[in-house]
Amino acid sequence: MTEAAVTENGGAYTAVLFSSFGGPEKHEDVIPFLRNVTRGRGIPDERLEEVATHYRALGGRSPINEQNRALIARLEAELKRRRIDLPVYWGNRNWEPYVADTVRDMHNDGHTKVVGLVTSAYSSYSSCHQYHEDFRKALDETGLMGTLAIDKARVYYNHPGFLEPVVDGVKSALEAHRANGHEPEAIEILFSTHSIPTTMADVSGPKSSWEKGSGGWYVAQHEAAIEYVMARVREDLGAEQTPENYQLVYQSRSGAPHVPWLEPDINDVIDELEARSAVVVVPIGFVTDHVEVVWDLDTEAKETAENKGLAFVRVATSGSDDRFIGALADLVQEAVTPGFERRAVIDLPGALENEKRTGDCGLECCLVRTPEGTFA
Ligand SMILES: CC1=C(CCC(=O)O)c2cc3nc(cc4[nH]c(cc5[nH]c(cc1n2)c(C)c5CCC(=O)O)c(CCC(=O)O)c4C)C(CCC(=O)O)=C3C
Ligand SMILES: [Fe+2]
Repeated sequence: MTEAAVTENGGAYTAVLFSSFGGPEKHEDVIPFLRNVTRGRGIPDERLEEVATHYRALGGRSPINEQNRALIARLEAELKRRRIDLPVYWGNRNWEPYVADTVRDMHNDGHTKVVGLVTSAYSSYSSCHQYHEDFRKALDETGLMGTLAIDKARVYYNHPGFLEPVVDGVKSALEAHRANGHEPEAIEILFSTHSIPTTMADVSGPKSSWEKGSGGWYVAQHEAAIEYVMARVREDLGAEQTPENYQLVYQSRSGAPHVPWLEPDINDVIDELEARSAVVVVPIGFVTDHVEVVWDLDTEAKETAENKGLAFVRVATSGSDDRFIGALADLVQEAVTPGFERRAVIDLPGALENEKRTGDCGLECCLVRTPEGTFA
């Protein structure tokens, strides 16, 4: 049976739109894909060439699409198990199936109101607002604005189904290092996320919180997530077995060199580590093991660590864990099941109130890109 709520604008949710970044599937797709990603973004050609080599090394194929297909199949099964009978459609920003084509399919199948789920857990233009824009553009392009409503679910960096698998991953990594004789004080835990321009970070989250140089909600959410994970690790392993050395680092910077992006870069941090014998790398900014993880971390950062003689363990992304699928199903239920609890284990001071009220950082969040490709 479909469990559907009547919402303010009258309709019931009858489907889910699962939306992601998209990635190439074969060599010929690589350059067209990169052109899609960087259209109007001021990314230098040399950077594109460099990124193309990462995809080439993987056979011209990003693992992201098959990972998303697997997530969708597991989500559909979990929704069925919960007796939420909503089909899950899939539409990407940068590669087939494109959001606009999927929107047309959903309309042809008779849907008028759907829940939007995205594969980014945090607030920023790239990870949140741009998905709102993708949906809006797709509706404009198909002439379905006003006919089909897509309500994007909230950010979920604070959902236990996203964070608890990270806790377990960090614990297993520490145990692996310990088994090889690395003492806690010789281990550095590096929580890694995607760098973004500092101007983009400063305006992440609702307008009321924007402040130059603050890093915005994007940085604050990561810092809070990391504190939660470390507190949970300490709770489970005890203070003695828990390294005191951990930090937020950034990866995958692009853009022109003179444009400031969030720092420090993970490779610079590894290069400068002293009195450590091992690192644990935690891809806390990502949901699945796509190219930013298997190349930028498992290949590049790993090599940086090995050159320094440091043992390297990379923690799994949460997408492989059933609790993460539970979190996605919870987000669907937050929309379709009246009174469904919004689970969150982090209270971000001054911010969560708004987030709780709107269920998101909101349509006005995480603005805005100027034509020059920088962020105002
Ligand atoms: C915050 C964030 C996430 C995390 C949240 C989320 O997951 O959404 C993310 C994820 C991803 N980024 C990805 C790939 C790329 N990102 C690029 C470029 C950029 N990313 C940015 C930000 C983010 N990116 C930004 C500000 C740019 C500059 C240009 C622009 O403003 O758009 C470029 C262009 C070349 C380059 O310079 O790297 C590529 C190829 C893939 C796919 C991997 C695969 O194929 O398996 C994924 C999941
Ligand atoms: Fe990216």
